[in-house]
Amino acid sequence: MSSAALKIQTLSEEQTAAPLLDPQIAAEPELTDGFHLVIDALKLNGIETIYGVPGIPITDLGRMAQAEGIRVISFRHEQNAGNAAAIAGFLTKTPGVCLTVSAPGFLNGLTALANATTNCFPMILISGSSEREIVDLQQGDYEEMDQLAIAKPLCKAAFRVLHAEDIGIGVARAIRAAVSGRPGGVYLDLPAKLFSQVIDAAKGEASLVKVIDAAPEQIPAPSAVKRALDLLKSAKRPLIILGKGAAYAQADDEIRELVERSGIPYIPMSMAKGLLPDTHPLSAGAARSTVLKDSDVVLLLGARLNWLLSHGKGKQWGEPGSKKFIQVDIEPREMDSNVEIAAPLVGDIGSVVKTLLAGIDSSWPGVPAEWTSTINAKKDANIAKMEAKLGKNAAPMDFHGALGALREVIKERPDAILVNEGANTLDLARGVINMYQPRKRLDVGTWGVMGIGMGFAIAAAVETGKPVLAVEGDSAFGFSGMEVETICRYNLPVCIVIFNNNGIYRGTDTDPTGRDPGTTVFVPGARYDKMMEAFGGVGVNVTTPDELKRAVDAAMDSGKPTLINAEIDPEAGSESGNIGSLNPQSVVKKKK
Ligand SMILES: CC(C)(COP(=O)(O)OP(=O)(O)OC[C@H]1O[C@@H](n2cnc3c(N)ncnc32)[C@H](O)[C@@H]1OP(=O)(O)O)[C@@H](O)C(=O)NCCC(=O)NCCSC=O
Repeated sequence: MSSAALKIQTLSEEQTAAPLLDPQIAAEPELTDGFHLVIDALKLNGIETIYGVPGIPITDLGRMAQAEGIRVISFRHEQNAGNAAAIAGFLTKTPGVCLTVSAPGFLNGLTALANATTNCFPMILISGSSEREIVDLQQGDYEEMDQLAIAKPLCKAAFRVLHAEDIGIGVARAIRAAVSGRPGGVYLDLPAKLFSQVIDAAKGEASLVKVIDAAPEQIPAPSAVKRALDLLKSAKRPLIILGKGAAYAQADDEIRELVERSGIPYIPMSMAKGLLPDTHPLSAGAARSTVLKDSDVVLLLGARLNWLLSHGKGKQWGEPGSKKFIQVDIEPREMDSNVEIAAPLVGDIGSVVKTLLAGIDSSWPGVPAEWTSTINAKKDANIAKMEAKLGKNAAPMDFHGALGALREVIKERPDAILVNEGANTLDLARGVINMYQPRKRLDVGTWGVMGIGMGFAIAAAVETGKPVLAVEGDSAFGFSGMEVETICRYNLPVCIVIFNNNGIYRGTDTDPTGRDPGTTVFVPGARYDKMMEAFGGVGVNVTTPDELKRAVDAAMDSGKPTLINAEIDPEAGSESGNIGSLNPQSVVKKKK
Protein backbone atom coordinates (compact mmCIF):
# COMPACT_ATOMS: atom_id res chain seq x y z
CA MET A 1 0.00 0.00 0.00
CA SER A 2 1.34 3.46 -0.81
CA SER A 3 2.03 5.89 1.99
CA ALA A 4 -0.73 8.05 0.52
CA ALA A 5 -3.29 5.57 1.65
CA LEU A 6 -3.45 5.89 5.44
CA LYS A 7 -2.82 9.35 6.18
CA ILE A 8 -4.99 12.10 7.15
CA GLN A 9 -8.41 12.15 8.62
CA THR A 10 -9.73 15.58 9.44
CA LEU A 11 -11.97 14.93 12.39
CA SER A 12 -14.25 17.44 14.03
CA GLU A 13 -14.33 17.58 17.83
CA GLU A 14 -17.59 15.65 18.04
CA GLN A 15 -16.21 13.01 15.74
CA THR A 16 -13.10 12.61 17.93
CA ALA A 17 -15.31 12.07 20.95
CA ALA A 18 -17.47 9.50 19.11
CA PRO A 19 -16.96 5.73 19.47
CA LEU A 20 -14.19 4.32 17.23
CA LEU A 21 -16.37 2.38 14.86
CA ASP A 22 -18.88 5.15 14.31
CA PRO A 23 -20.13 4.53 10.74
CA GLN A 24 -19.94 8.27 10.11
CA ILE A 25 -16.13 8.18 10.58
CA ALA A 26 -15.69 4.98 8.60
CA ALA A 27 -17.38 6.74 5.70
CA GLU A 28 -14.83 9.63 5.77
CA PRO A 29 -12.70 9.43 2.62
CA GLU A 30 -9.02 8.76 3.12
CA LEU A 31 -7.01 11.87 2.51
CA THR A 32 -3.47 12.64 1.55
CA ASP A 33 -1.48 15.85 1.21
CA GLY A 34 1.37 17.43 -0.72
CA PHE A 35 4.08 16.11 1.61
CA HIS A 36 3.00 12.52 1.12
CA LEU A 37 2.44 12.84 -2.60
CA VAL A 38 5.98 14.14 -3.15
CA ILE A 39 7.38 11.20 -1.21
CA ASP A 40 5.15 8.70 -3.01
CA ALA A 41 6.09 10.12 -6.41
CA LEU A 42 9.82 9.86 -5.64
CA LYS A 43 9.52 6.34 -4.26
CA LEU A 44 7.43 5.20 -7.20
CA ASN A 45 10.29 6.30 -9.45
CA GLY A 46 13.02 4.51 -7.55
CA ILE A 47 14.50 7.48 -5.68
CA GLU A 48 16.05 5.91 -2.60
CA THR A 49 18.10 8.77 -1.22
CA ILE A 50 17.65 12.50 -0.69
CA TYR A 51 20.61 14.79 0.02
CA GLY A 52 19.65 18.09 1.61
CA VAL A 53 19.57 20.61 4.41
CA PRO A 54 16.40 20.83 6.52
CA GLY A 55 14.56 24.08 7.22
CA ILE A 56 11.40 26.05 6.35
CA PRO A 57 9.34 24.84 4.50
CA ILE A 58 10.75 21.36 3.89
CA THR A 59 11.72 20.18 7.40
CA ASP A 60 8.73 17.86 7.67
CA LEU A 61 9.22 16.61 4.12
CA GLY A 62 12.64 15.30 5.13
CA ARG A 63 11.33 13.78 8.34
CA MET A 64 8.42 12.09 6.58
CA ALA A 65 10.61 10.84 3.73
CA GLN A 66 12.90 9.23 6.29
CA ALA A 67 9.92 7.67 8.05
CA GLU A 68 8.74 6.30 4.71
CA GLY A 69 12.05 4.54 4.09
CA ILE A 70 13.87 7.03 1.85
CA ARG A 71 17.42 7.57 3.09
CA VAL A 72 17.76 11.25 3.96
CA ILE A 73 21.30 12.55 4.34
CA SER A 74 21.31 15.96 6.02
CA PHE A 75 24.26 18.20 5.24
CA ARG A 76 25.66 21.39 6.75
CA HIS A 77 25.47 23.42 3.53
CA GLU A 78 23.28 23.05 0.46
CA GLN A 79 26.10 23.28 -2.05
CA ASN A 80 27.61 20.12 -0.65
CA ALA A 81 24.25 18.35 -0.61
CA GLY A 82 23.81 19.43 -4.24
CA ASN A 83 27.21 18.12 -5.22
CA ALA A 84 26.38 14.85 -3.51
CA ALA A 85 23.12 14.56 -5.46
CA ALA A 86 24.90 15.36 -8.71
CA ILE A 87 27.56 12.71 -8.32
CA ALA A 88 24.97 10.20 -7.14
CA GLY A 89 23.31 10.82 -10.50
CA PHE A 90 26.58 10.21 -12.32
CA LEU A 91 27.23 6.98 -10.44
CA THR A 92 23.73 5.51 -10.75
CA LYS A 93 22.18 6.99 -13.92
CA THR A 94 19.18 7.86 -11.72
CA PRO A 95 18.70 11.53 -10.88
CA GLY A 96 20.27 12.47 -7.56
CA VAL A 97 17.85 14.52 -5.49
CA CYS A 98 18.84 17.55 -3.44
CA LEU A 99 16.30 19.15 -1.12
CA THR A 100 16.72 22.74 0.02
CA VAL A 101 14.85 25.50 1.78
CA SER A 102 13.72 28.63 -0.02
CA ALA A 103 15.76 31.61 -1.29
CA PRO A 104 19.22 31.42 0.39
CA GLY A 105 19.17 27.63 0.65
CA PHE A 106 17.99 27.40 -2.93
CA LEU A 107 20.76 29.75 -4.08
CA ASN A 108 23.33 27.71 -2.18
CA GLY A 109 22.19 24.62 -4.04
CA LEU A 110 22.20 26.37 -7.39
CA THR A 111 25.97 26.23 -7.89
CA ALA A 112 25.79 22.47 -7.70
CA LEU A 113 22.80 22.39 -10.05
CA ALA A 114 24.62 24.50 -12.63
CA ASN A 115 27.74 22.40 -12.22
CA ALA A 116 25.70 19.22 -12.67
CA THR A 117 24.22 20.60 -15.88
CA THR A 118 27.64 21.57 -17.22
CA ASN A 119 28.96 18.11 -16.42
CA CYS A 120 25.87 16.29 -17.73
CA PHE A 121 25.08 14.72 -14.35
CA PRO A 122 21.37 13.97 -13.82
CA MET A 123 20.18 15.80 -10.74
CA ILE A 124 16.98 17.34 -9.41
CA LEU A 125 17.11 20.29 -7.06
CA ILE A 126 13.84 20.39 -5.14
CA SER A 127 13.37 23.63 -3.24
CA GLY A 128 10.60 24.85 -1.07
CA SER A 129 9.57 28.39 -1.95
CA SER A 130 7.45 31.20 -0.60
CA GLU A 131 3.85 32.06 -1.40
CA ARG A 132 3.30 32.81 -5.08
CA GLU A 133 0.71 35.49 -4.45
CA ILE A 134 3.06 37.48 -2.20
CA VAL A 135 6.22 36.80 -4.21
CA ASP A 136 4.64 37.91 -7.47
CA LEU A 137 3.39 41.15 -5.94
CA GLN A 138 6.77 41.54 -4.19
CA GLN A 139 5.13 42.19 -0.86
CA GLY A 140 8.05 41.00 1.20
CA ASP A 141 7.34 37.39 2.13
CA TYR A 142 9.70 35.32 4.24
CA GLU A 143 12.59 34.40 1.90
CA GLU A 144 10.80 35.94 -1.04
CA MET A 145 12.29 35.09 -4.40
CA ASP A 146 11.15 34.06 -7.86
CA GLN A 147 13.24 30.91 -7.72
CA LEU A 148 11.90 29.37 -10.91
CA ALA A 149 13.01 32.36 -13.00
CA ILE A 150 16.44 32.35 -11.40
CA ALA A 151 16.99 28.62 -11.86
CA LYS A 152 15.87 28.47 -15.50
CA PRO A 153 19.03 29.63 -17.27
CA LEU A 154 21.21 27.46 -15.05
CA CYS A 155 19.69 24.07 -15.68
CA LYS A 156 18.20 21.85 -18.35
CA ALA A 157 14.60 22.34 -17.27
CA ALA A 158 12.68 24.01 -14.45
CA PHE A 159 9.16 23.29 -13.25
CA ARG A 160 6.83 24.58 -10.54
CA VAL A 161 3.95 22.61 -9.06
CA LEU A 162 1.03 24.59 -7.66
CA HIS A 163 -1.57 21.88 -7.07
CA ALA A 164 -1.25 18.64 -5.13
CA GLU A 165 -2.80 16.65 -7.96
CA ASP A 166 0.04 17.82 -10.25
CA ILE A 167 2.85 16.56 -8.01
CA GLY A 168 2.98 13.20 -9.78
CA ILE A 169 3.35 14.71 -13.22
CA GLY A 170 5.78 17.36 -11.94
CA VAL A 171 8.11 14.76 -10.46
CA ALA A 172 7.84 12.63 -13.60
CA ARG A 173 8.72 15.59 -15.83
CA ALA A 174 11.70 16.38 -13.65
CA ILE A 175 13.00 12.81 -13.75
CA ARG A 176 12.65 12.45 -17.50
CA ALA A 177 14.24 15.82 -18.15
CA ALA A 178 17.21 14.97 -15.93
CA VAL A 179 18.14 11.63 -17.49
CA SER A 180 16.88 11.58 -21.06
CA GLY A 181 19.09 12.71 -23.94
CA ARG A 182 22.06 14.60 -22.51
CA PRO A 183 21.61 14.33 -18.74
CA GLY A 184 21.69 17.44 -16.58
CA GLY A 185 20.26 19.41 -13.71
CA VAL A 186 16.54 20.06 -13.26
CA TYR A 187 14.87 22.44 -10.85
CA LEU A 188 11.57 21.59 -9.18
CA ASP A 189 9.90 24.43 -7.30
CA LEU A 190 7.47 23.43 -4.57
CA PRO A 191 5.77 26.39 -2.85
CA ALA A 192 5.17 25.99 0.88
CA LYS A 193 1.38 25.93 0.52
CA LEU A 194 1.54 22.89 -1.75
CA PHE A 195 2.76 20.62 1.04
CA SER A 196 -0.34 21.10 3.16
CA GLN A 197 -2.87 20.89 0.34
CA VAL A 198 -5.16 18.01 1.21
CA ILE A 199 -6.82 15.86 -1.44
CA ASP A 200 -8.62 12.56 -1.62
CA ALA A 201 -6.03 9.76 -1.25
CA ALA A 202 -7.39 7.73 -4.16
CA LYS A 203 -7.26 10.76 -6.43
CA GLY A 204 -3.73 11.48 -5.23
CA GLU A 205 -2.59 7.95 -5.89
CA ALA A 206 -4.12 7.98 -9.34
CA SER A 207 -2.23 11.17 -10.14
CA LEU A 208 1.20 9.59 -9.61
CA VAL A 209 3.22 8.83 -12.74
CA LYS A 210 5.84 6.13 -13.09
CA VAL A 211 8.36 7.16 -15.72
CA ILE A 212 8.73 4.32 -18.21
CA ASP A 213 12.09 4.06 -20.00
CA ALA A 214 13.34 7.42 -18.71
CA ALA A 215 16.42 7.50 -20.97
CA PRO A 216 15.48 5.62 -24.14
CA GLU A 217 18.22 4.11 -26.26
CA GLN A 218 19.14 6.27 -29.23
CA ILE A 219 20.48 4.18 -32.07
CA PRO A 220 22.69 5.99 -34.59
CA ALA A 221 21.75 6.02 -38.27
CA PRO A 222 23.46 3.22 -40.31
CA SER A 223 24.84 5.78 -42.79
CA ALA A 224 26.48 7.70 -39.93
CA VAL A 225 28.01 4.50 -38.58
CA LYS A 226 29.39 3.58 -42.01
CA ARG A 227 30.89 7.04 -42.42
CA ALA A 228 32.64 6.74 -39.08
CA LEU A 229 33.92 3.21 -39.71
CA ASP A 230 35.26 4.15 -43.15
CA LEU A 231 37.15 7.06 -41.64
CA LEU A 232 38.51 4.96 -38.80
CA LYS A 233 39.67 2.28 -41.27
CA SER A 234 41.53 4.85 -43.34
CA ALA A 235 43.51 6.11 -40.33
CA LYS A 236 47.27 5.64 -40.09
CA ARG A 237 47.48 7.10 -36.60
CA PRO A 238 44.07 6.66 -34.92
CA LEU A 239 43.26 7.70 -31.38
CA ILE A 240 40.27 7.19 -29.09
CA ILE A 241 39.52 9.79 -26.41
CA LEU A 242 37.30 8.50 -23.63
CA GLY A 243 35.32 11.17 -21.79
CA LYS A 244 33.21 11.03 -18.68
CA GLY A 245 30.17 10.57 -20.93
CA ALA A 246 31.64 7.16 -21.73
CA ALA A 247 32.06 6.44 -18.04
CA TYR A 248 28.46 7.55 -17.35
CA ALA A 249 27.09 5.23 -20.05
CA GLN A 250 27.95 2.07 -18.09
CA ALA A 251 28.81 0.33 -21.35
CA ASP A 252 32.11 -0.75 -19.86
CA ASP A 253 32.45 -4.15 -21.54
CA GLU A 254 31.55 -2.83 -24.99
CA ILE A 255 33.98 0.07 -24.70
CA ARG A 256 36.77 -2.21 -23.63
CA GLU A 257 35.98 -4.50 -26.54
CA LEU A 258 36.00 -1.58 -28.96
CA VAL A 259 39.47 -0.55 -27.86
CA GLU A 260 40.88 -4.07 -27.75
CA ARG A 261 39.30 -5.35 -30.96
CA SER A 262 40.27 -2.27 -32.95
CA GLY A 263 43.71 -2.07 -31.33
CA ILE A 264 43.41 1.74 -31.27
CA PRO A 265 45.36 3.56 -28.53
CA TYR A 266 43.23 5.67 -26.19
CA ILE A 267 43.55 8.43 -23.65
CA PRO A 268 41.04 8.85 -20.83
CA MET A 269 39.84 12.23 -19.72
CA SER A 270 40.13 12.60 -15.99
CA MET A 271 36.85 10.99 -14.90
CA ALA A 272 37.09 8.32 -17.60
CA LYS A 273 40.26 6.96 -16.02
CA GLY A 274 39.76 3.33 -15.08
CA LEU A 275 37.20 2.58 -17.82
CA LEU A 276 40.08 0.43 -18.94
CA PRO A 277 42.90 0.10 -16.38
CA ASP A 278 45.45 2.90 -16.70
CA THR A 279 48.07 0.16 -16.98
CA HIS A 280 46.41 -1.23 -20.14
CA PRO A 281 48.91 -1.68 -23.01
CA LEU A 282 46.74 0.50 -25.28
CA SER A 283 46.57 3.39 -22.80
CA ALA A 284 48.36 6.40 -24.25
CA GLY A 285 47.68 8.59 -21.20
CA ALA A 286 51.38 8.95 -20.53
CA ALA A 287 51.99 10.05 -24.12
CA ARG A 288 49.22 12.63 -24.18
CA SER A 289 50.97 15.43 -26.04
CA THR A 290 52.29 13.05 -28.68
CA VAL A 291 48.98 11.43 -29.50
CA LEU A 292 47.05 14.69 -29.59
CA LYS A 293 49.60 16.26 -31.90
CA ASP A 294 50.39 13.36 -34.21
CA SER A 295 47.13 11.42 -34.54
CA ASP A 296 45.26 11.70 -37.85
CA VAL A 297 41.79 10.39 -36.93
CA VAL A 298 40.38 10.94 -33.46
CA LEU A 299 37.29 9.17 -32.13
CA LEU A 300 35.75 11.21 -29.31
CA LEU A 301 33.67 8.91 -27.16
CA GLY A 302 31.62 10.95 -24.70
CA ALA A 303 34.31 13.63 -24.64
CA ARG A 304 33.70 17.22 -25.71
CA LEU A 305 36.18 19.45 -27.47
CA ASN A 306 36.14 22.07 -24.70
CA TRP A 307 39.00 23.83 -22.91
CA LEU A 308 40.23 20.53 -21.48
CA LEU A 309 41.07 19.50 -25.05
CA SER A 310 42.15 22.97 -26.20
CA HIS A 311 38.93 23.21 -28.25
CA GLY A 312 40.34 20.72 -30.75
CA LYS A 313 42.75 23.20 -32.32
CA GLY A 314 45.98 25.06 -31.84
CA LYS A 315 49.54 23.94 -31.18
CA GLN A 316 48.51 20.99 -29.04
CA TRP A 317 46.71 19.44 -32.04
CA GLY A 318 49.59 19.71 -34.52
CA GLU A 319 49.40 21.13 -38.02
CA PRO A 320 46.07 22.78 -38.90
CA GLY A 321 43.99 20.42 -41.02
CA SER A 322 46.02 17.38 -39.96
CA LYS A 323 43.14 15.87 -38.03
CA LYS A 324 39.75 14.36 -38.70
CA PHE A 325 37.27 13.90 -35.87
CA ILE A 326 34.59 11.29 -35.28
CA GLN A 327 32.41 12.38 -32.40
CA VAL A 328 29.98 10.24 -30.44
CA ASP A 329 27.50 12.24 -28.41
CA ILE A 330 23.83 12.01 -27.58
CA GLU A 331 23.39 15.73 -28.21
CA PRO A 332 23.41 16.58 -31.94
CA ARG A 333 24.29 20.22 -31.27
CA GLU A 334 27.59 19.17 -29.72
CA MET A 335 28.88 18.45 -33.23
CA ASP A 336 30.98 21.21 -34.84
CA SER A 337 30.97 23.16 -31.59
CA ASN A 338 34.62 24.06 -32.07
CA VAL A 339 35.95 22.39 -35.22
CA GLU A 340 34.49 20.42 -38.07
CA ILE A 341 33.36 16.94 -37.12
CA ALA A 342 33.95 14.71 -40.15
CA ALA A 343 31.80 11.88 -38.83
CA PRO A 344 29.15 12.81 -36.28
CA LEU A 345 27.60 9.85 -34.50
CA VAL A 346 24.53 10.85 -32.57
CA GLY A 347 23.23 8.31 -30.12
CA ASP A 348 23.73 6.90 -26.66
CA ILE A 349 27.22 5.58 -26.11
CA GLY A 350 26.16 1.99 -25.46
CA SER A 351 24.15 1.75 -28.68
CA VAL A 352 26.78 3.53 -30.76
CA VAL A 353 29.62 1.35 -29.52
CA LYS A 354 27.60 -1.79 -30.22
CA THR A 355 27.00 -0.70 -33.81
CA LEU A 356 30.67 0.18 -34.26
CA LEU A 357 31.70 -3.20 -32.91
CA ALA A 358 29.53 -4.91 -35.49
CA GLY A 359 31.68 -3.26 -38.17
CA ILE A 360 35.02 -4.24 -36.65
CA ASP A 361 35.33 -7.74 -38.04
CA SER A 362 38.05 -9.91 -39.54
CA SER A 363 38.53 -7.39 -42.37
CA TRP A 364 39.63 -4.72 -39.87
CA PRO A 365 42.98 -3.35 -41.07
CA GLY A 366 44.51 -2.96 -37.58
CA VAL A 367 46.74 -0.15 -36.40
CA PRO A 368 50.14 0.44 -38.07
CA ALA A 369 52.93 -0.79 -35.79
CA GLU A 370 54.90 2.38 -36.39
CA TRP A 371 52.18 4.39 -34.60
CA THR A 372 52.01 2.13 -31.56
CA SER A 373 55.76 1.97 -31.21
CA THR A 374 56.05 5.78 -31.34
CA ILE A 375 53.47 5.98 -28.58
CA ASN A 376 55.10 3.29 -26.49
CA ALA A 377 58.50 4.98 -26.70
CA LYS A 378 57.03 8.27 -25.44
CA LYS A 379 55.03 6.47 -22.76
CA ASP A 380 58.06 4.61 -21.46
CA ALA A 381 60.11 7.81 -21.31
CA ASN A 382 57.41 9.73 -19.43
CA ILE A 383 56.75 6.86 -17.05
CA ALA A 384 60.46 6.56 -16.28
CA LYS A 385 60.62 10.32 -15.66
CA MET A 386 57.65 10.07 -13.34
CA GLU A 387 59.04 7.05 -11.45
CA ALA A 388 62.19 8.98 -10.66
CA LYS A 389 60.10 11.56 -8.80
CA LEU A 390 58.11 9.06 -6.75
CA GLY A 391 59.24 7.01 -3.79
CA LYS A 392 61.19 9.78 -2.07
CA ASN A 393 60.51 9.19 1.64
CA ALA A 394 61.58 12.58 2.91
CA ALA A 395 60.17 15.28 5.19
CA PRO A 396 58.93 17.77 4.26
CA MET A 397 57.07 15.84 1.58
CA ASP A 398 56.67 17.12 -1.95
CA PHE A 399 53.56 16.30 -4.00
CA HIS A 400 55.14 13.39 -5.84
CA GLY A 401 56.46 11.72 -2.71
CA ALA A 402 53.03 11.86 -1.05
CA LEU A 403 51.17 10.81 -4.21
CA GLY A 404 53.53 7.86 -4.72
CA ALA A 405 52.26 6.50 -1.39
CA LEU A 406 48.61 7.02 -2.38
CA ARG A 407 49.18 5.36 -5.74
CA GLU A 408 50.00 2.15 -3.87
CA VAL A 409 46.85 2.44 -1.75
CA ILE A 410 44.61 2.47 -4.85
CA LYS A 411 46.65 -0.26 -6.54
CA GLU A 412 45.99 -2.49 -3.53
CA ARG A 413 42.28 -1.51 -3.37
CA PRO A 414 41.16 -0.99 -6.97
CA ASP A 415 37.50 -0.87 -6.02
CA ALA A 416 37.96 2.09 -3.68
CA ILE A 417 36.68 5.44 -4.91
CA LEU A 418 39.09 8.32 -5.32
CA VAL A 419 37.74 11.85 -4.95
CA ASN A 420 40.24 14.50 -5.98
CA GLU A 421 40.29 18.28 -6.01
CA GLY A 422 42.82 21.06 -5.71
CA ALA A 423 45.26 22.69 -8.11
CA ASN A 424 48.60 20.86 -7.91
CA THR A 425 46.95 18.16 -5.79
CA LEU A 426 44.51 17.51 -8.64
CA ASP A 427 46.83 17.81 -11.61
CA LEU A 428 49.58 15.67 -10.20
CA ALA A 429 47.30 13.05 -8.68
CA ARG A 430 45.63 12.59 -12.07
CA GLY A 431 48.92 11.50 -13.61
CA VAL A 432 50.40 9.61 -10.67
CA ILE A 433 47.47 7.59 -9.30
CA ASN A 434 46.48 4.83 -11.71
CA MET A 435 42.83 3.82 -11.78
CA TYR A 436 41.72 0.27 -12.52
CA GLN A 437 37.94 0.26 -12.56
CA PRO A 438 35.26 2.48 -14.16
CA ARG A 439 33.71 5.43 -12.28
CA LYS A 440 36.17 5.22 -9.41
CA ARG A 441 37.74 8.62 -9.99
CA LEU A 442 35.50 11.58 -9.20
CA ASP A 443 36.88 15.07 -9.56
CA VAL A 444 36.35 18.72 -10.45
CA GLY A 445 35.06 17.96 -13.95
CA THR A 446 34.26 20.38 -16.74
CA TRP A 447 34.46 23.59 -14.74
CA GLY A 448 37.49 22.66 -12.65
CA VAL A 449 35.34 23.73 -9.71
CA MET A 450 36.62 23.66 -6.14
CA GLY A 451 34.26 22.49 -3.41
CA ILE A 452 32.99 19.17 -4.73
CA GLY A 453 35.15 17.15 -2.33
CA MET A 454 33.04 16.27 0.70
CA GLY A 455 29.73 16.16 -1.20
CA PHE A 456 31.19 13.72 -3.73
CA ALA A 457 32.88 11.66 -1.01
CA ILE A 458 29.68 11.33 1.03
CA ALA A 459 27.52 10.35 -1.95
CA ALA A 460 30.16 7.92 -3.22
CA ALA A 461 30.17 6.16 0.16
CA VAL A 462 26.37 6.20 0.45
CA GLU A 463 25.66 5.04 -3.10
CA THR A 464 28.35 2.38 -3.46
CA GLY A 465 29.20 1.27 0.09
CA LYS A 466 32.86 1.23 -1.01
CA PRO A 467 35.69 2.91 0.89
CA VAL A 468 36.40 6.44 -0.32
CA LEU A 469 39.75 8.20 -0.42
CA ALA A 470 39.41 11.97 -0.83
CA VAL A 471 42.68 13.60 -1.82
CA GLU A 472 42.27 17.30 -1.21
CA GLY A 473 44.30 20.43 -1.57
CA ASP A 474 44.14 22.47 1.65
CA SER A 475 42.34 25.28 -0.16
CA ALA A 476 39.89 22.98 -1.97
CA PHE A 477 38.97 21.21 1.27
CA GLY A 478 37.99 24.52 2.85
CA PHE A 479 34.99 24.88 0.55
CA SER A 480 33.22 21.86 2.01
CA GLY A 481 35.24 21.06 5.13
CA MET A 482 32.39 21.38 7.62
CA GLU A 483 30.92 18.20 6.15
CA VAL A 484 33.44 16.17 8.16
CA GLU A 485 30.73 16.37 10.81
CA THR A 486 28.28 14.80 8.33
CA ILE A 487 30.80 12.06 7.55
CA CYS A 488 31.17 11.30 11.27
CA ARG A 489 27.41 11.56 11.95
CA TYR A 490 26.62 8.93 9.32
CA ASN A 491 29.81 6.98 10.16
CA LEU A 492 30.86 6.79 6.51
CA PRO A 493 34.00 4.95 5.30
CA VAL A 494 35.69 8.13 4.08
CA CYS A 495 39.39 8.85 4.48
CA ILE A 496 40.34 12.44 3.68
CA VAL A 497 43.95 13.31 2.98
CA ILE A 498 44.74 17.01 3.01
CA PHE A 499 47.83 18.09 1.12
CA ASN A 500 48.68 20.93 3.45
CA ASN A 501 51.29 23.27 2.03
CA ASN A 502 49.86 26.29 3.88
CA GLY A 503 48.18 27.92 0.94
CA ILE A 504 46.75 28.06 -2.55
CA TYR A 505 49.35 26.75 -5.03
CA ARG A 506 52.10 27.35 -2.40
CA GLY A 507 52.29 28.63 1.15
CA THR A 508 54.90 31.31 0.65
CA ASP A 509 53.07 34.37 -0.69
CA THR A 510 53.49 37.66 1.22
CA ASP A 511 51.74 41.05 1.32
CA PRO A 512 54.20 43.53 -0.26
CA THR A 513 52.93 46.22 2.15
CA GLY A 514 53.60 43.99 5.12
CA ARG A 515 50.11 44.66 6.50
CA ASP A 516 48.27 41.37 5.97
CA PRO A 517 48.99 37.77 5.07
CA GLY A 518 49.63 37.19 1.35
CA THR A 519 46.41 36.65 -0.60
CA THR A 520 47.04 32.96 -1.25
CA VAL A 521 48.34 31.81 2.13
CA PHE A 522 46.61 30.17 5.08
CA VAL A 523 47.52 29.81 8.74
CA PRO A 524 50.88 28.06 8.61
CA GLY A 525 51.06 24.63 10.18
CA ALA A 526 47.25 24.32 10.48
CA ARG A 527 46.13 20.97 11.89
CA TYR A 528 43.08 19.93 9.88
CA ASP A 529 43.17 16.53 11.58
CA LYS A 530 41.87 18.18 14.75
CA MET A 531 38.64 19.05 12.94
CA MET A 532 37.89 15.36 12.49
CA GLU A 533 38.71 14.57 16.09
CA ALA A 534 36.25 17.23 17.22
CA PHE A 535 33.42 15.09 15.82
CA GLY A 536 34.67 11.72 17.02
CA GLY A 537 36.51 10.65 13.86
CA VAL A 538 40.17 9.69 13.60
CA GLY A 539 42.67 12.50 13.01
CA VAL A 540 46.29 11.85 12.05
CA ASN A 541 49.16 14.19 11.24
CA VAL A 542 51.86 12.80 8.94
CA THR A 543 55.16 14.15 7.70
CA THR A 544 56.53 11.38 5.44
CA PRO A 545 55.11 9.21 2.64
CA ASP A 546 55.62 6.09 4.79
CA GLU A 547 53.57 7.56 7.61
CA LEU A 548 50.96 8.65 5.10
CA LYS A 549 50.65 5.18 3.59
CA ARG A 550 50.31 3.56 7.02
CA ALA A 551 47.64 6.03 8.11
CA VAL A 552 45.59 5.66 4.91
CA ASP A 553 45.84 1.86 5.01
CA ALA A 554 44.54 1.87 8.58
CA ALA A 555 41.65 4.15 7.63
CA MET A 556 40.67 2.16 4.55
CA ASP A 557 40.84 -1.11 6.48
CA SER A 558 38.86 0.14 9.48
CA GLY A 559 36.28 2.11 7.48
CA LYS A 560 36.33 4.76 10.24
CA PRO A 561 35.94 8.39 9.24
CA THR A 562 39.51 9.66 9.12
CA LEU A 563 41.25 12.89 8.24
CA ILE A 564 44.98 12.85 7.60
CA ASN A 565 46.82 16.16 7.61
CA ALA A 566 49.76 15.55 5.26
CA GLU A 567 52.43 18.21 5.77
CA ILE A 568 53.69 19.23 2.34
CA ASP A 569 56.62 21.55 1.75
CA PRO A 570 55.17 25.11 1.56
CA GLU A 571 57.58 25.75 -1.32
CA ALA A 572 56.13 22.86 -3.31
CA GLY A 573 53.51 23.55 -5.96
CA SER A 574 53.24 25.76 -8.97
CA GLU A 575 50.85 28.56 -9.91
CA SER A 576 47.41 27.23 -10.96
CA GLY A 577 48.75 23.70 -11.09
CA ASN A 578 49.54 22.94 -14.70
CA ILE A 579 46.84 25.17 -16.16
CA GLY A 580 48.75 28.29 -15.22
CA SER A 581 48.64 29.39 -18.84
CA LEU A 582 44.95 30.22 -18.39
CA ASN A 583 45.67 32.62 -15.55
CA PRO A 584 46.04 36.18 -16.90
CA GLN A 585 48.99 38.07 -15.49
CA SER A 586 49.56 41.81 -15.56
CA VAL A 587 52.56 43.01 -17.51
CA VAL A 588 52.06 46.66 -16.54
CA LYS A 589 54.21 47.97 -13.70
CA LYS A 590 52.43 50.36 -11.32
CA LYS A 591 53.94 53.91 -11.33
CA LYS A 592 55.39 54.99 -7.97
C1 LIG B 1 43.76 20.20 -19.33
C2 LIG B 1 44.19 18.75 -19.03
C3 LIG B 1 43.11 17.82 -19.52
C4 LIG B 1 45.44 18.40 -19.74
O1 LIG B 1 46.54 18.53 -18.98
P1 LIG B 1 47.97 18.04 -19.44
O2 LIG B 1 48.96 18.57 -18.49
O3 LIG B 1 48.16 18.34 -20.88
O4 LIG B 1 47.83 16.47 -19.36
P2 LIG B 1 47.99 15.43 -18.18
O5 LIG B 1 47.08 14.32 -18.51
O6 LIG B 1 47.88 16.06 -16.86
O7 LIG B 1 49.49 14.94 -18.38
C5 LIG B 1 50.60 15.75 -18.15
C6 LIG B 1 51.83 15.02 -18.64
O8 LIG B 1 51.97 13.85 -17.88
C7 LIG B 1 52.01 12.71 -18.73
N1 LIG B 1 51.43 11.61 -18.01
C8 LIG B 1 50.11 11.36 -17.81
N2 LIG B 1 49.97 10.23 -17.10
C9 LIG B 1 51.21 9.78 -16.83
C10 LIG B 1 51.73 8.65 -16.14
N3 LIG B 1 50.94 7.77 -15.55
N4 LIG B 1 53.06 8.48 -16.08
C11 LIG B 1 53.87 9.38 -16.68
N5 LIG B 1 53.45 10.45 -17.33
C12 LIG B 1 52.14 10.65 -17.41
C13 LIG B 1 51.28 13.13 -19.97
O9 LIG B 1 51.65 12.38 -21.08
C14 LIG B 1 51.74 14.56 -20.09
O10 LIG B 1 53.04 14.59 -20.61
P3 LIG B 1 53.33 14.93 -22.14
O11 LIG B 1 52.63 13.91 -22.94
O12 LIG B 1 54.80 14.83 -22.25
O13 LIG B 1 52.80 16.32 -22.33
C15 LIG B 1 44.37 18.58 -17.54
O14 LIG B 1 45.36 19.41 -17.07
C16 LIG B 1 43.14 18.80 -16.76
O15 LIG B 1 42.26 17.97 -16.65
N6 LIG B 1 43.12 19.92 -16.12
C17 LIG B 1 42.03 20.28 -15.26
C18 LIG B 1 42.61 21.14 -14.26
C19 LIG B 1 41.59 21.72 -13.38
O16 LIG B 1 40.41 21.57 -13.58
N7 LIG B 1 42.06 22.40 -12.40
C20 LIG B 1 41.20 23.01 -11.43
C21 LIG B 1 41.56 24.42 -11.38
S1 LIG B 1 42.08 24.77 -9.80
C22 LIG B 1 42.45 26.37 -9.77
O17 LIG B 1 43.61 26.66 -9.62
